[in-house]
Amino acid sequence: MALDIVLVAGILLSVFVHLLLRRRLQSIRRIPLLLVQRASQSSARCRKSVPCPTPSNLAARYGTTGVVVACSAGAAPSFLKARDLQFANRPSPISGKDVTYDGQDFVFANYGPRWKLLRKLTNLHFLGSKALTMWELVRRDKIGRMLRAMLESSQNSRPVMVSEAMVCASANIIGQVMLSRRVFESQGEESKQFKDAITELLAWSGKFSIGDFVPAIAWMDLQGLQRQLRRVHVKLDALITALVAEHEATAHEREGRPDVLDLVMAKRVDADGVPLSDVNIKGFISDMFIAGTDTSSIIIEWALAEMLRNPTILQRAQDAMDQVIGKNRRLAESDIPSLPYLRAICKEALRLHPSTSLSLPHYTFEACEVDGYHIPPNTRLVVNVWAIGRDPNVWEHPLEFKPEKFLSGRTAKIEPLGNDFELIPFGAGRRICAGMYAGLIMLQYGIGSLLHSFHWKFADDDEELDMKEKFGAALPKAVPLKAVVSPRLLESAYM
Ligand code: HEM
Repeated sequence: MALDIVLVAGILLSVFVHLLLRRRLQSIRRIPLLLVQRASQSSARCRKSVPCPTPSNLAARYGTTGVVVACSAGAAPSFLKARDLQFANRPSPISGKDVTYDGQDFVFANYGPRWKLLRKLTNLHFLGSKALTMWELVRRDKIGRMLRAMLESSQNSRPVMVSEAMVCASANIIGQVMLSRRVFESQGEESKQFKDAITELLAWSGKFSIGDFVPAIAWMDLQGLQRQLRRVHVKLDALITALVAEHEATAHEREGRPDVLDLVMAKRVDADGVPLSDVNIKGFISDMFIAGTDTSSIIIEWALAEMLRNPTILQRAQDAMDQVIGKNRRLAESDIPSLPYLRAICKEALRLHPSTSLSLPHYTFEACEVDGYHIPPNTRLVVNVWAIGRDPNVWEHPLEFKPEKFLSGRTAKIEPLGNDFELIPFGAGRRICAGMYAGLIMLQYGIGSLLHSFHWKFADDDEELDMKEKFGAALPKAVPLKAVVSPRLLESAYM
């Protein structure tokens, strides 16, 4: 009997906390700047109140964790520029303890020698603008394979799933450059497991976690989230372990033409003389696949859905590409500087549908003052890039997809590269997305290739109106875009 009462009380408590915190987290989107004190200091008040259209939200507290949210182009630089170093850490990933290898990976590393080394090596050999030019042929090959698979679908009257096709192409690009191998074969059990594990992990890690906001009860894992993430992590880790072992065994085949993992392994000692451990290396590989696949594909899917609903935009983009490229060959990356409308489409998609809508959390261990406001120690910073991109004080018709705003007028010169705080889909400051240039190329080259190569229409007529987002760490379309394509180029252009 006593046990039953405890069980029922536990379940009620979990439902209550879950509903309360989830509502609060979703309300983050509506608040320009919110300061919250830690529970242990609940008697203290914010030293200064903050202008806010929904004042009732000011009193919010996210469990026992101090959280500050920047939701405007004015507030973001106060943290990411003026206090960038202070907030350059990450909070402990409690729900994601396993998938981040207990914070031993790159993305969740605190600001320190290990993070600096990984950032430097990644920039030098993989994701920096100079390194990216070396891998152009890999991108051309993998996008070419994707287009040929879509051509085959069109010949067999099968619809294409845009996001799935792009995830596959991006993961194969990353696999080839980092590990000298594709990861998603069209057949093969190991590759299928890899793909399924990444897809499942992204789905679970997007869910709201009570334990992250009330660490004292994290061990109870009330939602079963840690258990689910651990289950997926075990699968993914086994596959990464196998990939690393295979990579070691085939080292002799790559003599004189090292891949990214070879280059990282050759320089794996940080400024304190501490070598990257095998766990750090596995975390690094896992991060690249997780951070580098779904992020671009989600935005490409949204951009296509927006254009399918606005055929004049689609037509204008295709006409511009026909003029520059013609129909005898497919898009090359070197065409992109001559295609301002395509670049404007990509910026508009990044503004309206940033895949990492609340960025990644930052963290300060020490107290500080920001614009005269007191920030207590151990506070988490959330930057709402989604709300910033839709701010009516900056953007005209903020909810409409209108690439023209990036061609002329007041907002034409805004770039998404971390300097213009009205548009920061990649974040800003020291922890800005390490794959920003790669992400941009994947968007421009991916969207451009799809638009230029095919005529597009929705597979289901009902889909036209369905533009709902699926709330989580990433914001994909709730109903994945399924489209029917038909070729626009000469057949030889797809070979
Ligand atoms: C359009 C595509 C992408 C978008 C919108 C995006 C967005 C972001 C955002 C918002 C952050 C957090 C920044 C912050 O903490 O302030 C981030 C971090 C990161 N991204 Fe991306 N990303 C994209 C593509 C990529 C790609 C292709 C890769 C790698 C292959 C990548 C690797 C990373 C890494 C490693 C970090 C962590 C950086 C650090 O903590 O120092 N991203 N990304």
